[in-house]
Amino acid sequence: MRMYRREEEVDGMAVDPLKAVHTVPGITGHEVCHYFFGPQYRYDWETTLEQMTVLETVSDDTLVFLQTHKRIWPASQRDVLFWSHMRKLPNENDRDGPDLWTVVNNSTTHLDYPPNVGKCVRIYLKVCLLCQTRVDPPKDGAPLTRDNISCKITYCSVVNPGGWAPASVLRAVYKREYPKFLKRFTAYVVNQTKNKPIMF
Ligand SMILES: O=S(=O)(CCO)c1ccc(-c2ccc(C3CCCC3)c([C@H]3C[C@H]3c3ccccn3)c2)cc1
Repeated sequence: MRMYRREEEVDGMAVDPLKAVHTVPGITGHEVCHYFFGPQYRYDWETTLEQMTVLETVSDDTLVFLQTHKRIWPASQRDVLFWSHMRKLPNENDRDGPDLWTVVNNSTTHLDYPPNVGKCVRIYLKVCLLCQTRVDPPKDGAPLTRDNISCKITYCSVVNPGGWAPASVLRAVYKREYPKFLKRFTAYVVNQTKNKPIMF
């Protein structure tokens, strides 16, 4: 996994853009996005999650979430309200190749859930998960198995922590949590799919 971060501050708060690139054998981009988008799986892999509610089902590929994350000392507890959209993208570079898949999470507002009225500080985020499946067909014309596929995952995020917290503290949280979060999530997808038919 390669991680790239740019140190940026807005109103004295660290909002460091992050890009992580991780290639995982044995899974497809559709499978990665399916398990990242699906609310029914999130408590399985998002261990910093305290509560998750689907506020709105806009369509089968677009949901509005309200999430409360566990407090990470010394920062106060955070929540986040965002729309999440999953879609397939045509492979412009290889029309015969597998499609790309993406999930975008973007902070939004909701009249019934104004920010910062309870114990939580509202964070604001933009997240893009872009997945490119690679197929290396078996030489002998044998059927395709999970040994012949891999997925290049590009995860980009910008998170405004909402309320002030020392930049050094936030950067320590991000540096510790993001690699854990991405490795835990991808290991979850490998485990969930290993005995299932390949979902392209
Ligand atoms: O990709 S997602 O949409 C996946 C859906 O859940 C996403 C990812 C990350 C976060 C997030 C944003 C900020 C924080 C910090 C900010 C100051 C104190 C809490 C944390 C805390 C929980 C820690 C954390 C950081 C990085 C990765 C995972 N966990 C989490 C929210 C949503």
